[in-house]
Amino acid sequence: MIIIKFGGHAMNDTQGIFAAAIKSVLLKGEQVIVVHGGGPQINAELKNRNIESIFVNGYRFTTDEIFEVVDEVLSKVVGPEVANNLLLAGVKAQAMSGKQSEVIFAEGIDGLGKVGRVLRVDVSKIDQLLFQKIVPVIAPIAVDVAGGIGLNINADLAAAAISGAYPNSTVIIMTDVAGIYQNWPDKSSLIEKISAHELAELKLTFADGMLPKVDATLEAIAAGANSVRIIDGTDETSFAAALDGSGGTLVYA
Ligand SMILES: Nc1ncnc2c1ncn2[C@@H]1O[C@H](COP(=O)(O)OP(=O)(O)O)[C@@H](O)[C@H]1O
Ligand SMILES: CC(=O)N[C@@H](CCC(=O)OP(=O)(O)O)C(=O)O
Repeated sequence: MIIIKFGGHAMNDTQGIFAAAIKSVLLKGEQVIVVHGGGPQINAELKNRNIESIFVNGYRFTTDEIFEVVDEVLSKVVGPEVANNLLLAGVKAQAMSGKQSEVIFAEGIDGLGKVGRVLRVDVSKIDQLLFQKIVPVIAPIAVDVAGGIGLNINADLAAAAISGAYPNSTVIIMTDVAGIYQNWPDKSSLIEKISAHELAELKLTFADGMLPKVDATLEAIAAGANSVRIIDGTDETSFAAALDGSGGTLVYA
């Protein structure tokens, strides 16, 4: 099982390059699940509506008003767009919200508004699609186990939680840099290969958007993933390479 966190360039795959790469791994008999982000698209829509939004340790502080925008942009715009790009390349795909489809269940994190920590994942709807050879394209929105309008989940962590349901999976996380740098922003310090144990020891040195990515990577491996590869999603060649098992930063169990 390959779990792909979509981001960066792949989000508007107008050339169909990412979709073609996914098609080729499906033809080899692999199963693929896509979990997508959409931070930049959410930012643009919040700006349109003159709503301020801040990040705390890499997580968007999510008011009820912001949650409505996050939910709408991810479930109604980004997910269907990603699924449509796959369909255009001949890959059967279906967008689903972790909340509407009751796949992701979470509890609120104190101090972050409507941001959730995943408690459990129900993969029955995902498995129904996989059985029909349809690639699930999942928006990182969760059912709030305490009731309420739902919870906003960082997409890297949503991908990690879903990987926990598929032992020995490979996780590919796309971002907008070549991988994890030991001394960001020193471009000569890219980490090519690191064990989860060594990464955990470095964890306190990471900041911004890399913090949730490192957390997600460690959670995915703790949950049973074989490896997590963090790659530059703005570069289609790194995606094809990652599906072939090379490039970016490889974190292994
Ligand atoms: N050690 C690091 N290695 C790589 N990127 C880092 C590091 N520390 C901070 N960053 C920042 O994290 C960003 C990636 O996180 P984020 O913007 O949330 O990505 P995405 O939108 O792909 O989820 C990079 O563009 C970089 O600015
Ligand atoms: C809690 C939290 O921060 N949620 C993210 C969800 C989308 C996401 O993770 O998108 P990227 O992967 O493109 O950053 C947000 O609101 O931006």
